[in-house]
Amino acid sequence: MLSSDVPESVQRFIEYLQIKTVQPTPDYASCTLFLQRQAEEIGLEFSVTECIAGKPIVVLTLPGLSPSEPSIILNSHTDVVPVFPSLWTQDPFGAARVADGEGDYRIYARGAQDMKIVGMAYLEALRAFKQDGTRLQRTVHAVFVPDEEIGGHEGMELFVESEEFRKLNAGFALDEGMANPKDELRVFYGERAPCWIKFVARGNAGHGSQFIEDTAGERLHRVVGRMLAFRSEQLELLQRPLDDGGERTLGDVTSTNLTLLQAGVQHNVVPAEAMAGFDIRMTPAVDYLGFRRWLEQVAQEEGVELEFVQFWADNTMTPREGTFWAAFAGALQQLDIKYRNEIFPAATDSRYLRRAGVPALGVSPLCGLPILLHDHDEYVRESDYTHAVDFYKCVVKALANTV
Ligand SMILES: CSCC[C@H](NC(C)=O)C(=O)O
Ligand SMILES: [Zn+2]
Ligand SMILES: [Zn+2]
Repeated sequence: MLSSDVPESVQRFIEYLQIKTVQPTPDYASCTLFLQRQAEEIGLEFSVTECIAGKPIVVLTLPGLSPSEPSIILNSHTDVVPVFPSLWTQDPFGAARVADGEGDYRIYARGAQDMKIVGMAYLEALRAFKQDGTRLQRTVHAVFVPDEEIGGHEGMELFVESEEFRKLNAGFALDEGMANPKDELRVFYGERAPCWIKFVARGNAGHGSQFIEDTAGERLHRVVGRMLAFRSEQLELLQRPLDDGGERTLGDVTSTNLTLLQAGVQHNVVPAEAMAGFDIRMTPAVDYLGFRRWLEQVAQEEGVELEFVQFWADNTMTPREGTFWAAFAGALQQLDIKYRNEIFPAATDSRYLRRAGVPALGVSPLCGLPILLHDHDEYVRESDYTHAVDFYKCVVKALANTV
């Protein structure tokens, strides 16, 4: 039990952080019960959809005065990534509130940044609207989805295809972004597309003491060399300024990493097969299908097989114009927040929303804070949480009143 000097909103955040929704065995049942209690306390409509049994999509709804207008979706994922407990100085699921010596507190927990702070700040903003009698024009749905951390295939990917999602009549969505150590909000209007591939080379086998010709290792080596040359080109591009003189960010280039290597059984046996896997993230400016054809050509020229483990072919971006964008940008101006528009370097559930025709912005209102998502000792400051609630009060009000 927390002492009464901890603000009630912070107590609720801590309670959410303590629920072990950690992959690969997230406790979604406890999480759903917690969210149901929040809905009852706040006075929000509550529903649960399971596209796959045991994978709940929880929706808490604040009906608007113009319910036929497309709604605002406040999306967050409930799952968090695993921890290496020995590398934490705090219990990753204790959500310890530790004075930082500067009049603030740090709240340590897995999911503090990614992205339970966002989910709870949405609810606190809706709670404030209910408490002070603020009525919004558009209906607002706070949507809590499972399994984002493992690709969202049994969560948002199926949900956007469901009748329950269609009934939400979504017009615009907010989703996760990333902290910025600088004092500038990162607004993600698109994201890079994952392209996960495996090259499998086959060649002559034999005794390790001989000059065996045309081996799997040699073929794979040539392919890896070409992929790493492409990697170097893109890394060099990252360091060149944009046409308007601005700095390029990771989202503006295509990154390539050699992430899997497999071959061999013992030292003196030349293996007949060797595999190299790459995690490639394609920037939306790239012609994805053209890039795919280039990969196929490399494989063919080097005489290896190519397998696409994952290839995201949609590069829909959220327009930075129109009423929703104007309302969002206006709210940031009102809050006196400096921001920069970026392409998210990795993949979030926003890609499913955008592909389904719902413009989404990825924003985690965490400025002046180290990026600790997926890292040890993940924390946020208590003031980040308070600011996040104020942020969503202003932004959600602006978005939901654009009619
Ligand atoms: C492609 S499914 C995996 C999703 C994961 N998302 C994040 C945010 O780390 C990633 O980009 O690797
Ligand atoms: Zn996340
Ligand atoms: Zn994550």
